[in-house]
Amino acid sequence: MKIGLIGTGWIGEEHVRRLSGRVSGAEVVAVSDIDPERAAAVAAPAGARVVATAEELIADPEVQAVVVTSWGPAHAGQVLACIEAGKPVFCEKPLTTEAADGLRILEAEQARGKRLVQVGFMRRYDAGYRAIKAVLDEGGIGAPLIAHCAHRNPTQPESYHSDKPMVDTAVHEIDVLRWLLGEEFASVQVVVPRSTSKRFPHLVDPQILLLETESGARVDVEVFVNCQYGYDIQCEIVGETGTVRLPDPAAPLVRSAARASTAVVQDFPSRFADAFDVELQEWVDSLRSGEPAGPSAWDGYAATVVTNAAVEARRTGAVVPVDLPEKPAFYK
Ligand SMILES: NC(=O)C1=CN([C@@H]2O[C@H](COP(=O)(O)OP(=O)(O)OC[C@H]3O[C@@H](n4cnc5c(N)ncnc54)[C@H](O)[C@@H]3O)[C@@H](O)[C@H]2O)C=CC1
Ligand SMILES: O=C1[C@@H](O)[C@H](O)[C@@H](O)[C@H](O)[C@H]1O
Repeated sequence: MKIGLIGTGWIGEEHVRRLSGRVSGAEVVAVSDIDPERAAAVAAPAGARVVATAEELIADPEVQAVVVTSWGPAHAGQVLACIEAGKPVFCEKPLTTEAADGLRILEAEQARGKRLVQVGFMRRYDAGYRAIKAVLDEGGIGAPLIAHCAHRNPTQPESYHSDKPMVDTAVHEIDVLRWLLGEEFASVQVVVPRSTSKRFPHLVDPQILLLETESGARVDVEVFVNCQYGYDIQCEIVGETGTVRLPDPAAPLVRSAARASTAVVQDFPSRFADAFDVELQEWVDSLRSGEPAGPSAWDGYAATVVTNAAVEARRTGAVVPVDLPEKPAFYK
C-alpha cells in the first residue's frame, strides 16, 4: 500500500518510521505539513516526496491511503476530503475536536457507502488491555461495576490548555472503556482538586472525570498531566466476583543501595510502542484485504461527544448527559 501522511510532527514522524520500517506491506510515498522544512526532514529518511498541501496529497494519484497526524482541529476537513476522494484514512485521535464535525464525517462516510475511516485509538491494540478484554468477555470477574483509571503524563507544553485533559488525553480512556465494557456512556461530571504548583498557571491540573455508563457502571478517570515522575497509565475494573488490573510494562526489579525498585516508563512512544506497531499493521492488513477493522468513525464520534460533554461539565460543575444518537446500522 502506498501511503501519504499529513502532519509530520511528533507522532507523524513516529508513524512514518513505523510504516517504512516495522510494518509490512506499506510504503510512505508522500508527506505534507504546513511547515515544509519539517516535512522535508521527515520525508528524507523514508525516501518520500514532499507535497505542498494536504489537499494535493489526498488527490495525489500515487497515494492509495492517507494517515492524518496533523493537530486535532485540522482532522475534520482532512478526513472529509479523503472520504470525498474515496481513499481510506487512518486519523489519529481525536477524530474531531467538536462532535458536530464528527457527525459530518459519519454522514459523508455513509453517503459514500463504504467504511473508509479508522481512528488511532491504539490502546485497543495493547497486550495488557487486550488481556483485560479477554477476562471480561469470558466472564472472569462477573459483571463490571466500577473502573478506576489514571492517565498521568510527566509534563505538557504551555500550549496544553484546560480542555485538553478531556479532548486530547482522557479520550483514550473514554474509548478503551467503551470498548472494554461494550456500552456507551450516559453522563459525565468533572471535579478538580487544588492544582499542582508544577504547571503553567493557566492550566487546571489534575482533573477527575466521573462517568456513568448506560447500565449504571461507574468510571473514574484521574488526568494528571504534570505528575513529574513518568508516563503512568492505570486501569482497574471491579466486577461482581473479582477485579482485573492493567499490568505495568515489564521491567526488572532492581535491589540496590537498600532499595528494591523498578523504572517507570517516561513517555507514550515507549509505553505503547508495540500497540502502535500492531495498530498500523492491522490497518494495512485491512486495506489489503478490503475488510475494514479497528475503531471506526462512529467510535471517534462517540468519544468526542463524551469529551465535549466533559468540557461542559468542568466549566459548569454540573452532571452533563451524554447526548448520543442511536448508532447507525452502517456501523453495527
Ligand atoms: N495515539 C496517541 O497516543 C497519540 C496521538 N496523538 C495525536 O496525533 C496528532 C498530532 O499530535 P503531535 O504529533 O503530538 O502534534 P505536533 O504538534 O507535534 O504535530 C502536528 C503537526 O501537524 C502539522 N499541521 C497542523 N495543521 C496542519 C494542517 N492543516 N495541514 C498539515 N499539517 C498540519 C503541524 O505543523 C505539526 O508538524 C494529534 O491529534 C494528537 O492528539 C499525539 C500523540 C500521541
Ligand atoms: O495521545 C496522547 C497525547 O496527544 C496527549 O497529549 C497525552 O496526554 C496522552 O498521554 C498521549 O497518549
